[in-house]
Amino acid sequence: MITPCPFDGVVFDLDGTLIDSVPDLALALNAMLDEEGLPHVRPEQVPAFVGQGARVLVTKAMAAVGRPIPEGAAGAATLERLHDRFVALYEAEPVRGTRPYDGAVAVLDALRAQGVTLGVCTNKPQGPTLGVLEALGLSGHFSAVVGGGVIPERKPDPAPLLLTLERMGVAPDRAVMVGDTPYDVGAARAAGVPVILVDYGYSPVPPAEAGADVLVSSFAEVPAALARLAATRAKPA
Ligand SMILES: O=C(O)COP(=O)(O)O
Ligand SMILES: [Mg+2]
Repeated sequence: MITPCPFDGVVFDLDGTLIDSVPDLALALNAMLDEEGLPHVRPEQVPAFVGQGARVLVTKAMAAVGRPIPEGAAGAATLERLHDRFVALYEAEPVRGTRPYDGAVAVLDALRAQGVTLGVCTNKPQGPTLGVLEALGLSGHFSAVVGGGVIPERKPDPAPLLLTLERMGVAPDRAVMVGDTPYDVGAARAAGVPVILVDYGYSPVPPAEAGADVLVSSFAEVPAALARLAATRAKPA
């Protein structure tokens, strides 16, 4: 039995929060770099590339191997070509090493059993997002999945989070966001949604300094964090 959830809906970030996707992101990046005749990135470099979507991921990887993509029109076509190739390679084999973090599936099961509506809001492109969730047997847990490219905006813009909530049928003031980076915190703040951050993900800043309402060290702590958040918010100012 887990702590009852006092919210109607919970929206999860994907990479670095629900799943450790770096092994497959690194494989696909390196397959793309092979095609370009370029050296590989090391898997331990990849977390710093993740969180702002596939174009930023590819841009940072190219810079890391000493081939920065030029800014502006000169680099735009190269970026689109490399992005499309990376996404195709990733989508073809997205779960060779990718796994949900410890405790994640049990918590999703328990929240659903309580009648809480769950969603995913990620900057990962929608195609591989749906593929990863399906391959890991997680698709059925979520009432809405909004990935990169569904709308032009991406986190930290609030628009994809608000769209996720709209598709879940949950009002922002009845929801919580769970993420791993300042991009998740930014989206949640701008949408008026409280935010829990996990400290084991891919944040480019120390998670404790990312401005979350509650910080947790494992997915199993999320139910207690939801209860703590509700208690704090219920207190009169
Ligand atoms: O940057 C990405 O591709 C995905 O990142 P997110 O799931 O943490 O939003
Ligand atoms: Mg993330």
